[in-house]
Amino acid sequence: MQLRDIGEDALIERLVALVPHDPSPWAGPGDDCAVIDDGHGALRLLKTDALVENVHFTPDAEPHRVGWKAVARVISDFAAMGGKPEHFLITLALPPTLPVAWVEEFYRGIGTCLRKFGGYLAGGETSSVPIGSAAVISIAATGKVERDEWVLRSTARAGDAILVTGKLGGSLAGKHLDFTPRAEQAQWLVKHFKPTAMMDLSDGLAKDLPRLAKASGLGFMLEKSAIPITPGCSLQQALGDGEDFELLITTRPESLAELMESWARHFPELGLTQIGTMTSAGEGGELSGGWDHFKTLGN
Ligand SMILES: Nc1ncnc2c1ncn2[C@@H]1O[C@H](COP(=O)(O)OP(=O)(O)OP(=O)(O)O)[C@@H](O)[C@H]1O
Ligand SMILES: Cc1ncc(C[n+]2csc(CCOP(=O)(O)O)c2C)c(N)n1
Ligand SMILES: [Mg+2]
Repeated sequence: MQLRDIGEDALIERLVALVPHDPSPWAGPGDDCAVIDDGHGALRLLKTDALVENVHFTPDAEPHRVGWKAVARVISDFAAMGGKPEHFLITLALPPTLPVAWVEEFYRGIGTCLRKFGGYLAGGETSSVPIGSAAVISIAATGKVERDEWVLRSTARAGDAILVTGKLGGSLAGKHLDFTPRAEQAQWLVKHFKPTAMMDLSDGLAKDLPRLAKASGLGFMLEKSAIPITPGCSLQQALGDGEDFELLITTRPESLAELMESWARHFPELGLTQIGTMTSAGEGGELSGGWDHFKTLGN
């Protein structure tokens, strides 16, 4: 049996069963970040994320944008938990032939993103891959979330409205390199209309909505005609392209009208759209597709 026979999620399920985890369920694998309660002040968030040449960016991508993307992906995950970034560790495994200027420009991109969204470089590790091999970049970071503001993906409730920010699809045309993580919007949400569940959309709605539903022990009814689609893209692309880095949110229906009205006043330039409703497990529809590292790209 090969990795491509079972795919990414099934592999992770098998792997996490092999090692001990913290008895606190949200401190273990499963959500956008692990949430650690060290007993005082805000809760700590942990995240690690990889960028691989020819998987997440092509060799001709501008290094400044690749650096932005590397950090913005992690900030998007902190935002999805209701949190903010703190300290970053950056691991590089690079071929000896890579121009120094590429790596410096990559770090300038990291700096631009950290200056905009907060967070500090705390260290890293530098290693190599053989000449001709793809560059691998790994970013680990800590963040924090206030005790009354954290949001999991596993706490949606049947009857909740399903909402999405922005428009979906077509990320490969450029957005995947310079997207804006929805940090400001997530902070506003957790302070004013705390979602029942939230995650960021990295692998496509078709992959990530079923993940949120499964984590919450629920089903979902998706209204495909309501999905906000990037101009020029198809519904298929909106569902499956991935790397939208928008927020997928569930909220109680009672507060929906007030939320929508208030959102439109605070974020007139960014859409917030209801795309469906959470249902009980076994009810609702199904979705397949989206990104799987071992199944997409004809691997
Ligand atoms: N190799 C691994 N070992 C242990 N846990 C893992 C491993 N890979 C992923 N996980 C955990 O599985 C869950 C899903 O991982 P994934 O990388 O898909 O996170 P995500 O937030 O859904 O996606 P993204 O990081 O692209 O936003 C996370 O909680 C993550 O910590
Ligand atoms: C060269 C190139 N080919 C394909 C893509 C698209 N892509 C790569 S990874 C991914 C899902 C999220 O990854 P992860 O699960 O690691 O967060 C997507 C949609 C790209 N950006 N660059
Ligand atoms: Mg995520």
